[in-house]
Amino acid sequence: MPSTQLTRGIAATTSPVVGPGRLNSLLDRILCLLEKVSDEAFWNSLFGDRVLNLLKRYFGSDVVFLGFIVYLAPIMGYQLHSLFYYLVNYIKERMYVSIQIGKNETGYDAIQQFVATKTAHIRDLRDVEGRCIHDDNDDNDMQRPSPPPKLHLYPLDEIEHKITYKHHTLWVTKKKNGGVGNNNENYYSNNIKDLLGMMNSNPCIQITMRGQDMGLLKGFIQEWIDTHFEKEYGKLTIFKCVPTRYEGFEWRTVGSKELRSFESVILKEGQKEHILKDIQTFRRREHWYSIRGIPYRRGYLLYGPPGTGKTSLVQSVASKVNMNVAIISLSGNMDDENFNVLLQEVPRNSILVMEDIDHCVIKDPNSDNDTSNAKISMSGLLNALDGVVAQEGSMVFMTCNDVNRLQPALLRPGRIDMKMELGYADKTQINKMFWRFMGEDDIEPSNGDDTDAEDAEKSKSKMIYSQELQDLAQKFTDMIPDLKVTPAELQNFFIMNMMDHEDFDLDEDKKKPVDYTYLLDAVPVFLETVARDREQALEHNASRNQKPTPSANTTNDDTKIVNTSSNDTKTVVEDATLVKSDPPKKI
Ligand SMILES: Nc1ncnc2c1ncn2[C@@H]1O[C@H](COP(=O)(O)OP(=O)(O)OP(=O)(O)O)[C@@H](O)[C@H]1O
Repeated sequence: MPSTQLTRGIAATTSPVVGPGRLNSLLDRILCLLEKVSDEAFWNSLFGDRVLNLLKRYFGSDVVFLGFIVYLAPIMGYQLHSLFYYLVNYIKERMYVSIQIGKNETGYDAIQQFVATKTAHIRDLRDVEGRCIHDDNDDNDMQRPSPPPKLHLYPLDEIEHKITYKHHTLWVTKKKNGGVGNNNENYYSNNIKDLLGMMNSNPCIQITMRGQDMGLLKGFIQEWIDTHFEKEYGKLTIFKCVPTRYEGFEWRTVGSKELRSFESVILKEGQKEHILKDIQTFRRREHWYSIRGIPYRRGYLLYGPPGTGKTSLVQSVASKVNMNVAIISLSGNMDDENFNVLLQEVPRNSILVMEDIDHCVIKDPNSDNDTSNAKISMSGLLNALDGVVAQEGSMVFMTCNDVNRLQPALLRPGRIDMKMELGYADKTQINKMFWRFMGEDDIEPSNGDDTDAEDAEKSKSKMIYSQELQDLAQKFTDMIPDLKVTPAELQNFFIMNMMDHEDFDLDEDKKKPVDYTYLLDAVPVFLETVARDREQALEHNASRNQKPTPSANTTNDDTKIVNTSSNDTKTVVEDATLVKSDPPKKI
């Protein structure tokens, strides 16, 4: 009790911090100061006689005084403004910790996705970016209807989002131009540069937390990244370039797939091994390239009819070497500058894929008849690819159906270092495709080591079963003509027929070998369908080639005649264009 009284007593004596007496003395001091300042003797002592006379002469004139206001006031205003921001930042730096993660960092997406999960719960949120995302991966092999996409909310650029994580308040801002690398620039010059398009875009995401514990904030962010990668571990992330809300494009994760096993892609003898060896050698040889001054990048071209496994091969290679896939499309509004920027920002550890480049339309600067609306030029494309701006260590895969439609300049070594044709299935591929669908699990060849009687029996039945199936495989391979159908068509054949006989196949409990001879019965119909599809494709190509086009009428030195591999008709292609402006649709 006495101590309480004592505390109160002290408080009573010290509490009138701004009492009437103090206020009077403060007022008194201010008045004294004003009197002093208005006295000429004060300025005389400060500047001396000569300076004071000069100042009097100049500021005695209203015009000079006005000039002073007009010229010096904005400068002083700006300085005061800068000082204000400097002080605010100074205080902020001492009260907050902040981490910026550049867009090129592998963890960027992880952080963004974590913030997106929190964004939905922010109550006073007014303006966000909505993205429709398919939660289920679109699996090529399972042609099921995919569920509708879900709307996810992502933070907008330059808008601060307040989220709570483990009882800490964090402020997250996606910045179009991060502070990293721009430290010497001030706010105004950055804005002017931005306006003039001179700004090096340096997008990043900034996370700020109250306090001084940088380790804690780092730990939080690491947790988000870990959670994301745990989920994604063992998956293949697919990035695609998509238009942004502002003009331009950006890389965005469009999903992740189960790794595609290398074995699941069936090519001609030695093809897969050849390409894999090349990639592995390239990845080991960074130093080798560096000491020889060769740009450390490698380009591959996969060409062949649709459905021969070009995309599948890229995915399986990426899975094999633990890389992701970044797919860029040259169509639409993509112009030289966007393409250039995107190539510099290819997500780390990703194989860059330019799909169906023979279907891309390229601007022809020399042609007045260019009605294609294409925005990307051949020179822009080549320059961007030339490794000057492309990421070091990058691997570029281009795929196309008809290699003859590509400009030779695109194919020169350094841009394309390895070309590989993936054609119609040969007999070995047909046989392997059969086993891909029929040979799983049950038909592992028995090694005959089973000691247990039951196992021995099982093994025996498996061998018979396997032998029957081997005969079937052989008959099937004999019935399908060499180099006439694509692996995709074969895949479709198995999927469709096996689905038709689903109940039949699920007859496992009856322990009797499933009779797959229905497959052989279906082959003639299958071959007829394929033949009809080819005829339609030929008709389609023929009718397209008959259409008079502006380029078809011009036969100057710059035009060349190429042979389309899909049929034997001759097509005229202008040299200045990568492809004809009326690309064929896939068959
Ligand atoms: N060589 C192959 N081995 C195994 N599966 C294949 C092969 N070729 C195609 N497929 C299957 O066919 C489907 C289409 O294949 P993919 O997309 O890789 O063909 P593509 O050659 O890239 O076609 P496009 O030229 O139309 O892009 C996939 O589901 C894939 O599993």
